[in-house]
Amino acid sequence: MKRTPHLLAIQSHVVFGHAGNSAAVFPMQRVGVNVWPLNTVQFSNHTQYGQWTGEVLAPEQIPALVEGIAAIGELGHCDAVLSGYLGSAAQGRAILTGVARIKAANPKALYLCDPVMGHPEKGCIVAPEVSEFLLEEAAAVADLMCPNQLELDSFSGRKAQSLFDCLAMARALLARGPKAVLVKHLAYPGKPDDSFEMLLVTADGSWHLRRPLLAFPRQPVGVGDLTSGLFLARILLGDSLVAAFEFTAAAVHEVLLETQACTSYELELVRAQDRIAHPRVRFEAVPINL
Ligand SMILES: Nc1ncnc2c1ncn2[C@@H]1O[C@H](COP(=O)(O)OP(=O)(O)O)[C@@H](O)[C@H]1O
Ligand SMILES: Cc1ncc(COP(=O)(O)O)c(C=O)c1O
Ligand SMILES: [Mg+2]
Repeated sequence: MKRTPHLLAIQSHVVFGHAGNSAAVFPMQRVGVNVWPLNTVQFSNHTQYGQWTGEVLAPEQIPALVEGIAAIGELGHCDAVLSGYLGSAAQGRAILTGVARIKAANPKALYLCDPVMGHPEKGCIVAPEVSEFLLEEAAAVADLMCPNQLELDSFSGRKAQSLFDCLAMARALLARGPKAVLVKHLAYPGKPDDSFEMLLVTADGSWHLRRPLLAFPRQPVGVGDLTSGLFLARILLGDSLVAAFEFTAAAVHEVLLETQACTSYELELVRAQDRIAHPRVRFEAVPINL
């Protein structure tokens, strides 16, 4: 029987609704991965509501919790680490310490870094030290990186002017160390208005994917976290990078369709669970070589 992969997911948790681990853990479990959630914050709700209560985990707790798993002899079973929203560069460095410890216990373990930088237009800005940490330190260690356009622009220090520009920026990030860069959400002058576009860049090539852009009264949150979580889960389950990319786009689209049908602001993950495991839609990753 095929072994069930194990994945340590280090990101935020919200009590109500879905963002960070609260958006990614259940879908990763639903597709067949054992998830070890390590919550970097526990907030009442995601920050786009403009108010929340809760606490940030002290950075030293991250390596301490990893050490606790090592002490019971389980760390070598960790197949991958996923990291998302960081409260500070110190928390980021603590995650890299944990990643190094896990790679020592299991050299095959993968590290996916979702370089969450917030949305300035939504009043959520990440400190410049976090952005610098992600580019200068995390990119060198990460096996996979999943920026959105804003994060890719931030890494490049300028706004993308074209699809070719996005590709060049993703390739520049790839050159810093990751084996693959998944751009979860493309935005560039001239992009068609009716499509939501993504990009996958690896050493072997580049692929572009389009799915329909859906209308929401308020954009749902946690879509990026769901995307990076499912991408890593499918890779651990044996998909190629391109297959994992296509699966992720389809499963995320299914969640958004369910969410739209329910006129819900929060992602309808429970209702969409069968559609996550077995997406009915399919979007093709098309090779591009601009
Ligand atoms: N097919 C779609 N139609 C409309 N909006 C979408 C679609 N897919 C994702 N979104 C929205 O687009 C944004 C995606 O943001 P993105 O930059 O990829 O990552 P993040 O979720 O990390 O902010 C989110 O606001 C999400 O709700
Ligand atoms: C607590 C928390 N975690 C994570 C996120 C990131 O969510 P997304 O996947 O939309 O980038 C947010 C966004 O507001 C948040 O408030
Ligand atoms: Mg995000």
